[in-house]
Amino acid sequence: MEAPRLAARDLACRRGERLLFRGLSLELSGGQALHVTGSNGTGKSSLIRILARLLRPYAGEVERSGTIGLLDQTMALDEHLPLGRALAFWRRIDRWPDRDDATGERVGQLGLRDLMDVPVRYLSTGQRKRAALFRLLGQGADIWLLDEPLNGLDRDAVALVEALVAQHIASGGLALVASHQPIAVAGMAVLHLPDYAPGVDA
Ligand SMILES: Nc1ncnc2c1ncn2[C@@H]1O[C@H](COP(=O)(O)OP(=O)(O)OP(=O)(O)O)[C@@H](O)[C@H]1O
Repeated sequence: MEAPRLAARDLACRRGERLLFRGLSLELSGGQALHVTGSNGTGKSSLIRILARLLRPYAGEVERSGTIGLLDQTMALDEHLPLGRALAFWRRIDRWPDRDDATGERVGQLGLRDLMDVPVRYLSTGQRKRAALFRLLGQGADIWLLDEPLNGLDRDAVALVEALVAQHIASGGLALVASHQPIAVAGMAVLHLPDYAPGVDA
């Protein structure tokens, strides 16, 4: 496998009439993690969408090698299905490797064992987030783009996410985490998005 890499050069992001940021550059390779911080509305989610190539930057470019695993606020799980069946859909799409042991272990690790028969629409915010993490782990992607992964999680689950990110980078993956909450991962760099300054509009 080629070592993953994610680089952005001189990015600018415009939303409506506002230039959220400009001149933003970053470079990450396998084994590295970056915490993107900033107040509400500074463009953390927009940056993640640009890096995932779901949003075109106003200026600048993104280069990457490696597969992307995106975890954001939209949870692509069928609300009407029991969680187990909703996740089985992704198992087929993502072609999760046939590692039943690891899958069973993850179900327990993420506290999902008793929830597999519960319709997705009845799950709490934190339970949904745990389910989304389960899918992320199943994807086996090189590059993790995590948008507010700690929202709705209790203390134990926050510690678990921190451990999962640490494990991911220790095994050669790369992670970029946008979060207004502190996240403790050894060696993680920080990129702070500044507050909106009307004077910088294009
Ligand atoms: N499609 C859109 N059109 C116009 N403006 C948008 C659009 N999407 C987002 N915005 C605006 O862009 C700004 C940045 O949004 P974004 O979600 O990237 O911020 P954020 O830093 O992730 O915020 P939060 O911490 O609240 O999640 C916000 O002011 C938002 O209202």
